[in-house]
Amino acid sequence: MVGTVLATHALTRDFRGFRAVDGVDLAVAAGTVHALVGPNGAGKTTLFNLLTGFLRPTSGRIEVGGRDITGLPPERIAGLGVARSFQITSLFPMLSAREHVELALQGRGRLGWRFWRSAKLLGRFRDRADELLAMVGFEELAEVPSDALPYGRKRALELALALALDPVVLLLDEPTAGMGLEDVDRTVDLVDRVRAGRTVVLVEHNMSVVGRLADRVTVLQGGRVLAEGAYDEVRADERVITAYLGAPDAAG
Ligand SMILES: Nc1ncnc2c1ncn2[C@@H]1O[C@H](COP(=O)(O)OP(=O)(O)OP(=O)(O)O)[C@@H](O)[C@H]1O
Repeated sequence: MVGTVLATHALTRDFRGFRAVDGVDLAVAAGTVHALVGPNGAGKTTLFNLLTGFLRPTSGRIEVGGRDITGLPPERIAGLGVARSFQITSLFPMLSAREHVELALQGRGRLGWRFWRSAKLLGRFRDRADELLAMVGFEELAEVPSDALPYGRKRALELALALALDPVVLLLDEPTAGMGLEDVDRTVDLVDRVRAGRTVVLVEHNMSVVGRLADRVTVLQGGRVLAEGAYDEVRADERVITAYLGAPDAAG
């Protein structure tokens, strides 16, 4: 049986009396792609922010590899091998894709970010940076300033930056949001490639992407787990259909 790498127990988060995440029990099995889906406002982003330490839970617990990480700050949680993809807004417009990855590799080392201008030091990370860039299909684009990259490629660069941390658990927040069909297909292939040897937790609205990637799907509604199972199971679940489309009576 596969072990659980990431788990939550009765995880709850209130915003001034409003319960955005309500007693969520989640068990993510090692080596799987686990999707979190649900209608707008279901609590997916809040749950993500709890898992990465960007928000503190009101109550409940979070465990990584059996260790209680509840209340740890984001950098400690990242240090334990849980990384989320960066947001485009955090890219430096004038730096190339390669420089971004070199910085990310350096940032996880003991030197910290202080020496980031030292070309010699960054050169130490060149080979690994090029490996990571090749993984996300950036061979031709390594020197291009991030500002000049098309949207889909910026998202791929974010993924390379998360991979630079060599995470055990990779959290992807709507990796295909705003993409055209071609970039969606590329992203699905990419996630399929980078999942090797790790666990992926994915928030995704595009159900075809979920169907192609996810081993297991947790459906949230109103901050609670509404259903969980394989994609085909949850897709056929009456409660899930109702949550997405409204009550059958209302539709017909
Ligand atoms: N900082 C906050 N303060 C107050 N309410 C919040 C805050 N963050 C989220 N909420 C509320 O919590 C609920 C869950 O929001 P959340 O963003 O987690 O949902 P979601 O499933 O990610 O939605 P979407 O698919 O639209 O991104 C929503 O009703 C939202 O308005």
